Amino acid sequence: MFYRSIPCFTVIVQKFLSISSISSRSTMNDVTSLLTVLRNAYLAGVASVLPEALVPKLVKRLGNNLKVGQTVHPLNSNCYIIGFGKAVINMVKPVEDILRNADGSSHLLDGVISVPYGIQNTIKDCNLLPDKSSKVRVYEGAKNNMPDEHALTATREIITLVEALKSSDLIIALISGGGSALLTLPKPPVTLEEKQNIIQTLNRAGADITELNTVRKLLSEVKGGNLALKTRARIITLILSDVINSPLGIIASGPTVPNEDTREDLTKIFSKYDIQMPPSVMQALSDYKPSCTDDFGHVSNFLMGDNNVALDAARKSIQTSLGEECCTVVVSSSLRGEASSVAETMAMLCHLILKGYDKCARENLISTPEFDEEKMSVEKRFDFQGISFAQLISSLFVSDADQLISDIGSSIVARKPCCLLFGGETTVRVVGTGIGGRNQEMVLAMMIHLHKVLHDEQLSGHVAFVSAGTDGIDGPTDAAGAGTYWTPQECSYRESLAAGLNPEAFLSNNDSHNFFCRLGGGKYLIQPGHTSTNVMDLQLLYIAPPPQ
Ligand SMILES: Nc1ncnc2c1ncn2[C@@H]1O[C@H](COP(=O)(O)OP(=O)(O)OP(=O)(O)O)[C@@H](O)[C@H]1O
Ligand SMILES: O=C(O)[C@H](O)CO
Repeated sequence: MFYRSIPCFTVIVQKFLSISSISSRSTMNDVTSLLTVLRNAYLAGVASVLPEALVPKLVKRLGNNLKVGQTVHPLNSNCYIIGFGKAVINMVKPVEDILRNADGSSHLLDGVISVPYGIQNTIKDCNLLPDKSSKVRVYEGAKNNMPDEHALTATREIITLVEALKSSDLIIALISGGGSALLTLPKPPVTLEEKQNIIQTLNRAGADITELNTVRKLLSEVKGGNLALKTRARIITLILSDVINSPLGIIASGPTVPNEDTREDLTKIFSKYDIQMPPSVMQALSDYKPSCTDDFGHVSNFLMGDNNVALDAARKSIQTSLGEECCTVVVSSSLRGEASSVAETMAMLCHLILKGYDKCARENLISTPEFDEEKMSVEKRFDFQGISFAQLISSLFVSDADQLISDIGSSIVARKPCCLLFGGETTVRVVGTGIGGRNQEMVLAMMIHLHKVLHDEQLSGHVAFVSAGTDGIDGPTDAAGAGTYWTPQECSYRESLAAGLNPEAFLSNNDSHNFFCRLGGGKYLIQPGHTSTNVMDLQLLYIAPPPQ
């Protein structure tokens, strides 16, 4: 995918947040307001991980020193910036601002960044690009997230820069997802084309990012710590994570992180996916030794932001909109699996919770001093076609299942709404010819499953759901994701049928984007444009009992 010119995120978010703030909590059962609350929470989550917000939090100027985390580095006209990734272009300006002195001079001497093709055009109206007078040279490349000659040129420039530096120099390395394609130098005799083919074949065969980047690291002159070993200068990295649990060695294939992977690790991956190892790969590996045996004392790696930061901001935004009455909890930041199966599990969870509200109302269970006992009995009786509440919760990659079960159980007995927040990255095995992305696919599947599991049950209540990518772009579409809702009276599924759309047919053709473009004139789509950040996806699920 390449970058198209659509208004940038900062402009949209300001406009959107100002027009759609909710004035009264009493309107919360109105599905449009609920979807707005969730959409605003997504935007608040994204705003919290914008590089321009994160850099000044971690990097501070103390007189003639630079404080990064707990480390302090003397400034003496000795600074250089390098960077690679989808979200690094707007890290440059805040770093340059910090390195500038009151008299306009700067400690920054030179810089090179490798960023996606077309990104400068995309964010040109946002005042986030490096200034015209910037010392940082910007190289665009890796169209469609594939390493290419442009990325190779940028990588060579970065190497030339860092190799020439002295131990008293300071490199600030800006790193984010997409860095693997943008910082590329295959280990000879492996060619760029061969490496592209290997990665594409593994990708299509279903290899995950850890497996892909293990292979990338072993076949690279710069990944897996090798870039850091090319310089004597001190290196500070500012890393934005787009990988579940943020393993620093995997994000952008860890060019500054000691690598422990062995030749056997690579061989196992090739045989797992039944891929023949080309002779050039065997030759490239003949003298391989993991970089972890080398000295990385000159490197300090800092994780600047990740999915948890965005989830926390989204949670605060929901709490502000819905108040303490709603049980707003982060369930997981490591959601993964096939998008439509995850949606099915979430729909089952909605069923269980709505059924719980119903039971509590009919059996007149209320919050009392004996509440815990009551709650436990409610929890024990919860199951969906033989799958218990606890099993369902555990299958959603929950961080603290016991606490969550207790929180949701308490809310059910007290007939309070729940808002469950998830983050991570699901997958889609594309078999159809349609257009979509993992978030829109998940929302479409959720709409279908909600209808399936809640239909005919005479359950009452409200469900609203949003799933969207923090980079603003879901698959090869111009939307970040979408929203859907269910009430016994009306739901997006019925709205689709009334509009002559067949949700199941769109889903089986992986055509979620076209579906949401047509439903309600696209009003359920979330389209912030490229956000210039990326900490994977956010899913926000609101479930409420009917008003008493
Ligand atoms: N028609 C489709 N329907 C659903 N999902 C699709 C479709 N086409 C592509 N995808 C999914 O979109 C993914 C690529 O989208 P995207 O560029 O958003 O993800 P990415 O490469 O992981 O980048 P990032 O991590 O920056 O979001 C593919 O891996 C595939 O799973
Ligand atoms: O660049 C990469 O390797 C992926 O985006 C993971 O960080």
